[in-house]
Amino acid sequence: MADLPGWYDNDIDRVIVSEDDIRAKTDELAKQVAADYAQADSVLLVCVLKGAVMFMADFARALSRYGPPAELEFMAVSSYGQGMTSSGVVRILKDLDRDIAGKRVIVVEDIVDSGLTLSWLLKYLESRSAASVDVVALLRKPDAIKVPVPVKYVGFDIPSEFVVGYGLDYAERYRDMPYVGVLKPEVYQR
Ligand SMILES: O=P(O)(O)OC[C@H]1O[C@H](OP(=O)(O)OP(=O)(O)O)[C@H](O)[C@@H]1O
Ligand code: HPA
Ligand SMILES: [Mg+2]
Repeated sequence: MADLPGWYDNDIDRVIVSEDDIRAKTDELAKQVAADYAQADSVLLVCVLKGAVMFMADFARALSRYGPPAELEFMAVSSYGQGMTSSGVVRILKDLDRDIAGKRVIVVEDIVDSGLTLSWLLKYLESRSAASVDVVALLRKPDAIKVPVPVKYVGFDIPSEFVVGYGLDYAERYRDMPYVGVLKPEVYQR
């Protein structure tokens, strides 16, 4: 890990997605979204806190290079708590601040793992009468999916291992790491 100096590097078994990969992919995703939404006056980006905080900030800035203008909203939901598997129960910790009826919504997610969070969220947003809802997710674990969810824009398909960094946590730690990596087993066996 010598090429990645950082506080957490000794806890990381291997890098899954580097900072450079994230930057390049975010730009590519923003270009795709801009092309598909060329006719839209604006879009409403809905960040799924806390995990998507880093991706939202970088994706929104990338999108502003290509258009359309984006408004930013934040929801906080949680199903993992302190653990490494989904409880299956999605809890709203913070709801949207305003009405999304008639808006073209793009959900910004860090990861689609079992799909339970997103499946629940898409139903919720549709019940709030958005004009359209698409999803952009930086990461997806194709082998872990339990409920099928339509994810139009995906950054990286990754193996079914627990990853941290760039917003993703283990027991609230590692969100501040700039890249995505697999934790060493001894960290969660401690
Ligand atoms: O596809 P799934 O199996 O539902 O997993 C994906 C969700 O799980 C994580 O959130 P978490 O519940 O850990 O909350 P957090 O973002 O605050 O860490 C992650 O940020 C996604 O929102
Ligand atoms: O692999 C993961 N890491 C951290 N949080 C998560 N939430 C779903 N999957 C993951
Ligand atoms: Mg989490």
